[in-house]
Amino acid sequence: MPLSNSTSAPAAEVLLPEGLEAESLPRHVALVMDGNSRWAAARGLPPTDGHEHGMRALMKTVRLSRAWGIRVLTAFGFSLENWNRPKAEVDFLMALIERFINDNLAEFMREGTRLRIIGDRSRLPVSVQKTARDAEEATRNNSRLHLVLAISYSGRMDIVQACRKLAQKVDAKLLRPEDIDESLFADELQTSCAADEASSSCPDLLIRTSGELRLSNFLLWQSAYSELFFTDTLWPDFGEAQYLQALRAFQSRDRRFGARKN
Ligand SMILES: CC(C)=CCC/C(C)=C/CC/C(C)=C/COP(=O)(O)OP(=O)(O)O
Repeated sequence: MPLSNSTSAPAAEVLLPEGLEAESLPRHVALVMDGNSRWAAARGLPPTDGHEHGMRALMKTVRLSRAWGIRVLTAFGFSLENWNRPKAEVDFLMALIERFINDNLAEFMREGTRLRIIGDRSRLPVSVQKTARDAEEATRNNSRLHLVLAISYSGRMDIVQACRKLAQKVDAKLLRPEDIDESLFADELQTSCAADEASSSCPDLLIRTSGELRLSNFLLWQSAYSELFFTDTLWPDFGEAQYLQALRAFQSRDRRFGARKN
């Protein structure tokens, strides 16, 4: 099927399940998709089977996000620390990421999904780098859902590379140190790729599956005021019911951003 470069899907009708209200939905959702290996082990399967089912759960979540009018979905697909896993598992995950992009590109085009990859892409296999680059280029005019895959990503590294870029600008006399503020800093973070007038690079809601209660070096700067939702569900079992539970929990939160309400 030819993939045109101009398929910004028309504003699609959003049909929300009962209990969700469009005005108070998060615009940006972040996912720590944890528990693939435990899901597989519980079934006597190798970790790779867990990742395979994890990929299906991710695509389900992409479709639900699109259907419910979420503007940005940032998913932690592979951390910088994950390079320390056995080579066979790393190779499998790289091939899986490439397959995820290739197999879903036609749908991304048809349904208005823009794809961006953040993280240290210099470490990715050349074929994954090319697949990612081509998909980013093909989907650049899509605007219904912004899907950001964090691959070879580290929140601390993101902060360090932003500092380096600002230091270079100061060195080149393009900036004065006193010009640096939170907004300029955020512009240099890799997540700024998904920020526009409709959404921010900071997730409103961050979901972590599998019962672990930590951020694991994900969006450290960006999650300063994210609402956190933890569930014991292992990622491959994460589906509509669990996503709805997280969104309903989000809608019941009182977000004050440190201020006092009158
Ligand atoms: C981007 C993309 C296409 C991803 C699809 C597959 C996917 C969901 C990958 C996440 C990778 C990962 C290390 C998950 C954590 O499970 P774990 O192995 O650490 O599980 P455990 O906590 O049970 O050990």
